[in-house]
Amino acid sequence: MGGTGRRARNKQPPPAPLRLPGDKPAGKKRTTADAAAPAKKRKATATTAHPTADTASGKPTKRAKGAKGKPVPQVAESDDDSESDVVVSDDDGAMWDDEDALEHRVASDSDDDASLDGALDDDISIHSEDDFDVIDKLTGEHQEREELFASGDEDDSDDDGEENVKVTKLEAMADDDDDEDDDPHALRAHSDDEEDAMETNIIDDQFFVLPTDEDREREALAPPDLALVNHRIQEILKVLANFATLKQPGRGRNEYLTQLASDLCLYYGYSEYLMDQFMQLFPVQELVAFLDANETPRPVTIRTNTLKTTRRDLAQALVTRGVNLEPIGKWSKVGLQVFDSPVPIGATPEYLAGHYMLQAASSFLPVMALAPQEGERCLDMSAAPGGKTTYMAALMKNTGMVFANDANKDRTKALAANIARLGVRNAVVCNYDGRKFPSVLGGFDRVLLDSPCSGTGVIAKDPTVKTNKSHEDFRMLTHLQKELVLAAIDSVDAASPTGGYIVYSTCSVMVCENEEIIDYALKKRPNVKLVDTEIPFGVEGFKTFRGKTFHPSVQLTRRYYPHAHNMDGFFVAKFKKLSNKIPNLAGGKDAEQDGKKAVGGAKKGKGGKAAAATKGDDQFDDEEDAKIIAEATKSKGKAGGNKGKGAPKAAAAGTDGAEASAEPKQQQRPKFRKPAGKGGKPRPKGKSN
Ligand SMILES: C[S@@+](CC[C@H](N)C(=O)[O-])C[C@H]1O[C@@H](n2cnc3c(N)ncnc32)[C@H](O)[C@@H]1O
Repeated sequence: MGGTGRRARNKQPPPAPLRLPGDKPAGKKRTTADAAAPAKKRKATATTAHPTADTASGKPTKRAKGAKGKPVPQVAESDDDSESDVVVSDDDGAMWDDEDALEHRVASDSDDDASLDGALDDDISIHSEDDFDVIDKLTGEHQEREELFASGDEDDSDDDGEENVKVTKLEAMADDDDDEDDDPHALRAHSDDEEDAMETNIIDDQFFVLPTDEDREREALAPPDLALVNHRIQEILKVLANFATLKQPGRGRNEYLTQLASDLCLYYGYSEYLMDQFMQLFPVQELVAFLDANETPRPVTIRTNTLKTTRRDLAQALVTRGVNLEPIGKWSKVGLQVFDSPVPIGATPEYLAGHYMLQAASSFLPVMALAPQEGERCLDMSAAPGGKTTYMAALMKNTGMVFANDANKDRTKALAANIARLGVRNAVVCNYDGRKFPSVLGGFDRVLLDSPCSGTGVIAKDPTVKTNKSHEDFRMLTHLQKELVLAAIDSVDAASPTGGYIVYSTCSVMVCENEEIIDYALKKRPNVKLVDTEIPFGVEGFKTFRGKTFHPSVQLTRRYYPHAHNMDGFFVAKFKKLSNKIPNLAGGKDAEQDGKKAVGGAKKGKGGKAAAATKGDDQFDDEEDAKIIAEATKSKGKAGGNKGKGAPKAAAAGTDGAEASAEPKQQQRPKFRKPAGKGGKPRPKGKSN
């Protein structure tokens, strides 16, 4: 465990404070780092991510106007514009991953609780301004830290006063454009004859020319010239942004895109398959911002365990140990961002005593959306290592019950350990395949499905994702995700007096794992509807993608991106279950699916199947699903790590990305609702258990 101290020693550029526009600055003047400034970051990470690049010329491939001369090799030239940016190491990631936990009370589930907001403010408001002031006083070294971390790019701050907290793709791209003038790789005139002689493909100082087939062949035979490749990426981006003016006569957009894809794969180290997926997801400018962000670790954040301490007391204790931190932002009442620490942040006495969870900011979001209430009975269907379970338990103030399930038995050990360390007393650890859950136990007030996924949102933590995901993996994963989301829905009691909610989340940016799964669930379970996550920031989910049109309500889902939000790529959707009957299934028949009957197992329906009555209806009734089921079953048999309970191989593989990630941030003040048990008391035992 390196702790954050090591990062500081490595002089990593600091992550931007996890604040949203409108948040009160913690210090006097905050100079944010350039996490929200993709172009600048690109400059820094380009070289650092590829140390060999600094031996290369960094010059673009240019061709003299009308010249058809063969390119000559690029000349090596020092490129020292980078800091020694270091991608977070695996062991840091591991430390990070195995920590998560609880926090505050957000998102009300209905609008009719407005009158309670004021009364509850002190206890559950999303942000206590006092914490900012007090922690500022505690951290006298704020100024020093700011100087240490100052990037000089104040314009790049993502929190400099915008009212609208939603960060859009366009905004991210606008940042990118603003910085183009500063791009050291920008095409420029070379008056020096010697230099000119060494350059190739020059038309003039403003005209980029695509490499010829011979150029490419020559390049393929030589060691990669990453500076050249990066330069060409920048040039192609410019051409694509102003195609009519800058395109080379006779060349089509596709040729530029093909070269770009190839260069991005080489420069950033991705498989062609995954790059192709990302190219379909992002406009090219934004794509590069995303890829750059994946080369930079996300901020280190911790979640105060309110079962044991307060954020203020925790901050004081850590500051006393020399930890440099500040509140994460208004959107969270329990999060702290750690800037540097002389001690490993995963081994302080406070950590060992369970006063906090090392937890990525994005990991707060699904639990905030779920908003479990005191006294409720909740299920965390894929819970290990427990970051979200322990957060749920804290929000529920150790009342009611949380079933913390994970299909991987080994991983339930870490889950149990975290539950114990954080003093959670209302959780039960179970080890089932989540797909079986409705028949094991049902009737929950709320279910969180933090699904196994590809981890394409957490590449900064797990760079293996760049190359280890195939089309087949996505097929398997998405099939599992479809099964799990239906199981999660079927495990909830629509008649819950306080709940009836399901939250689906992933640390993936892929539409096939997110909006498509949600759309599928809406089709297969017309007895649910999407509702607002009440997370005040995030990009709306896609309503259409690559010719597919999703249910319009899918725009209620929220996406989070490393380059836009400085948190892991993440997705959150929240369903409200309207009925325990599934209408129009199996050729017009309604399926009775009374979650209540399944409660506690003792109330299972005939044959112990209870809510699983839905299984076998028409969940996966098309040809493709049938094939996938067969493959999943085969794969399941091979999944050695999954002792007994059998998550498919693809699922097991895709799981770790999520945990291995740090998470989000963002703000806004949601509505608060009173805890389910009146006066903060647990609900009667019969209900909660
Ligand atoms: C994204 S991780 C969960 C992280 C966890 N929610 C947290 O916050 O600490 C996904 C988890 O799903 C589990 N999993 C994979 N397949 C499963 C299945 N079929 N049923 C239940 N859990 C499964 C994996 O073992 C993994 O722990």
